[in-house]
Amino acid sequence: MSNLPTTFDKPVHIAVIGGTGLGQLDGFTPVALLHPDTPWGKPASPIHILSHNNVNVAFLARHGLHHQFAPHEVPNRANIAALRHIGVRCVIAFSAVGSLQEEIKPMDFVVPDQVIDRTKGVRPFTFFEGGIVGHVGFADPFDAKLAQVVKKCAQHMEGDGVVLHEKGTVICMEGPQFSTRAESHMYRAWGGSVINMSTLPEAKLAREAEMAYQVIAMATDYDCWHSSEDVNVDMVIKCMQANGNNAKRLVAGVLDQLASIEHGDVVMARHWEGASQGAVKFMTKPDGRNPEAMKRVEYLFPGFWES
Ligand SMILES: CSC[C@H]1O[C@H](OP(=O)(O)O)[C@H](O)[C@@H]1O
Ligand SMILES: Nc1ncnc2[nH]cnc12
Repeated sequence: MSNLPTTFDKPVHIAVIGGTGLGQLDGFTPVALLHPDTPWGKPASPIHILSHNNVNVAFLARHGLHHQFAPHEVPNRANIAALRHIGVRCVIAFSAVGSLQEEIKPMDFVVPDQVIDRTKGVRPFTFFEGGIVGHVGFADPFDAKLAQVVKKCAQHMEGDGVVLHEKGTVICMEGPQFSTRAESHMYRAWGGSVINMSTLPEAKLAREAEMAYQVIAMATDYDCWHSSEDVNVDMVIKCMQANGNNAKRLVAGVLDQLASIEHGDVVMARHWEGASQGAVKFMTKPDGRNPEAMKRVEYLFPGFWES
């Protein structure tokens, strides 16, 4: 049981989403533990508010505190909505990935700039439905400005020969089973760099919520295209023990960077402000709008229907 306060009266603008093997973010000062409820249900875990050099950061465990949500069961809408509601505009999302390229070695990190959707449509993937329609741009699924900040922090990572790759394409597959060998080879032919099961719809929802969102992919294995051992969970977990340390070091560096005035607009995702709201407001005519759906949107964007 934690003795932390369950409320926090200041907005928190930066969040870290932790995935497999990164269920908590050690080394930062715990400040509060929030238990939000959203129109899309409860997030996968309580939200830990942590502090680092006077910067507050919200931490959420994507698969739950005990890793109880399979990739297709992660309550992505509740996760993103809960973060948005407490003020988050800037998200660094960690993910354990298989490598599809020889030069991306287990324990290397990648800051991807593209994603290919291989989920199967079984995961809820939009906030805008049920009587409200919106179409947001997703040509560049991650945030180039935030990626720039992350790349500047490569020197914070330690380990012999560990590399932070500056771009790449994530293949987001459905899972929870790993790929077949034929699929793995096909993804390589498509130009995939790394593979995981969780970047979508998380990144799409973050875009709808007008957040700056960047995934940091942490390689744990060579999937099954490579002549080394085929991926299994043991491999991923063992590698994540080493990757966790570098994840924490990278977060500390990124937070220090983001704290500077220079990056204030990135933290507040000023460049995404209004993008979704414009996309939603003019699509569904007032007579077709469902009041329940309108209320849900209001949770993300307070005052949305007033202007
Ligand atoms: C246990 S390996 C497969 C699992 O690991 C990754 O999780 P996350 O992205 O949350 O770090 C991958 O996406 C799968 O969910
Ligand atoms: N090979 C792999 N395929 C899908 N998700 C992964 N997460 C870590 N390794 C993976």
